[in-house]
Amino acid sequence: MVMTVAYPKKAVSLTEKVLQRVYGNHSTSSSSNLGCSFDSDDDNEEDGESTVELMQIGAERTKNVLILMSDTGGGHRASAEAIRDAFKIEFGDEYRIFVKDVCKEYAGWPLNDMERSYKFMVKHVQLWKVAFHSTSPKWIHSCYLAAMAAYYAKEVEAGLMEYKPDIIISVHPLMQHIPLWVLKWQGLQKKVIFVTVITDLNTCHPTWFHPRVNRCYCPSKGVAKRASYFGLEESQIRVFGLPIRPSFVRAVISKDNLRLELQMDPILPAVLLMGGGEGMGPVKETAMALGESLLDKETRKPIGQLIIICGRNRTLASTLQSEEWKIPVKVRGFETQMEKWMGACDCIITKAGPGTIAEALIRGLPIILNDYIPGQEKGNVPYVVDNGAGVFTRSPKETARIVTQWFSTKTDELKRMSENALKLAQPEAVVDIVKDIHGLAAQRGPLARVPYMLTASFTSII
Ligand SMILES: CCCCCCCC/C=C\CCCCCCCC(=O)OC[C@H](CO)OC(=O)CCCCCCCCCCCCCCC
Ligand SMILES: O=c1ccn([C@@H]2O[C@H](COP(=O)(O)OP(=O)(O)O[C@H]3O[C@H](CO)[C@H](O)[C@H](O)[C@H]3O)[C@@H](O)[C@H]2O)c(=O)[nH]1
Repeated sequence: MVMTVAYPKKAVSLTEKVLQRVYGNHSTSSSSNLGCSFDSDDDNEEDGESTVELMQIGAERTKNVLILMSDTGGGHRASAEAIRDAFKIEFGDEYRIFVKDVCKEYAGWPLNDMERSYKFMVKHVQLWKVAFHSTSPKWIHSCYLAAMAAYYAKEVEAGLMEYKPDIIISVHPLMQHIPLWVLKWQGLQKKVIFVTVITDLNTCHPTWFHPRVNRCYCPSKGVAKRASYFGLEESQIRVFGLPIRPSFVRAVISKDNLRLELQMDPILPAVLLMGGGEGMGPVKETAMALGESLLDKETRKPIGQLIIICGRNRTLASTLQSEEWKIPVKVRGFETQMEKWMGACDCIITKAGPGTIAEALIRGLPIILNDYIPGQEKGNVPYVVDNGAGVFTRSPKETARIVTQWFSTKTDELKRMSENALKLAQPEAVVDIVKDIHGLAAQRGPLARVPYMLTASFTSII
């Protein structure tokens, strides 16, 4: 059996120091990490720590926070990094954050290959539709996930153990069940705080909702309603908004300066065209249509400029780069400073990705949604359109016509939609979420090093 020793905050007796030595480093092993390190894979954190450790005894130790995500699209990583950055800004060295895809790193097929499977399925969109909807009934997804757990729970357990988390935050729909089973299996449900941060705005999959979480952060009232419907108590649900990188909120630079920095035309109105982290949707067709419509037919002068962000879609980027444009166009690959590009533009065209939508709302950009992934993104369309922050059309020609009008005869409509976008924006969501998690951690009192150990078979929990 592994024992843990909880140390008081201030003075610590010699006896306690001895106890600590005898029972290992469960309560202070992160004490060697005075600084807040991110994504650290440092295997030697327990080495050579004695001096620092003695200095640190008595101080409340750094808490480990493990954020579970997967790169199925770009949205989950963006939210995970937003939470990580907000922890750093709000609480400095109090928390040490790990953003990890434990399934990819520790489990086997198909859990370690979800990125590729997701890309394949959303390319063959009917396949994704079937997969999404047919796995919605609880008995079906529970069976699937239990089967996965039967194969891989030990590996996932090892993955979780490596980071010795005091707090686990899941930002992915498939990362509730197996980690929570592992915690149950380890008898750690009461010791480790487990929260879910939902990163879909409306029609999210039922696997997001697990009744045994300490908190379920919902980005909208609609999602909170679903959470109640799927059995979560009021006390578990909080509605703060979708977590967006703090850089979107802090130090807002003026549009003029951004355009100068990004080498854009300083005067012409600008439209940003993108398709999520993977550059999905009718980006090319829309770009071609805009290339024509943003050129004044009489004067042959441009009435707008176009920024195209292709994300990780390299083929798309190189195809568009080789085009000859009659208006100012910038074609970019994966950008790390989306807040700047959005801040420099006047409206956005995108598929209905929740991260992109929430970011655009914060920047007050009217949105043209030109596509959505069935299932989780379907509900994002009414979320934007019904709130007057944008329009939906799948037609590239219609999209180009709307933008051209916004930049010429319908500037008042553009302005009104921009105001509605700002009303819908929730820039403080990520700060509210980390503060609430901090509150949960404080309720637990000083957290003792959680006694992780490899346990018996999975069959004991199902
Ligand atoms: C009887 C019915 C048979 C139907 C056959 C269905 C085939 C199942 C295959 C894949 C499962 C798809 C999971 C859909 C739910 C995802 C929720 C969501 O919002 O995702 C958005 C996110 C994107 O942000 O998408 C994903 O997470 C992609 C998941 C890809 C899954 C790849 C295959 C891994 C197999 C894991 C088995 C676990 C099964 C779980 C069942 C729910
Ligand atoms: O060059 C780029 C392109 C995109 N992004 C960022 O990538 C994120 C994209 O996220 P979205 O939610 O808009 O869309 P994804 O398709 O990439 O996200 C995936 O995860 C989402 C959950 O967060 C949804 O489930 C969505 O359906 C799924 O495809 C945004 O933060 C966007 O700013 C970049 O940082 N650089």
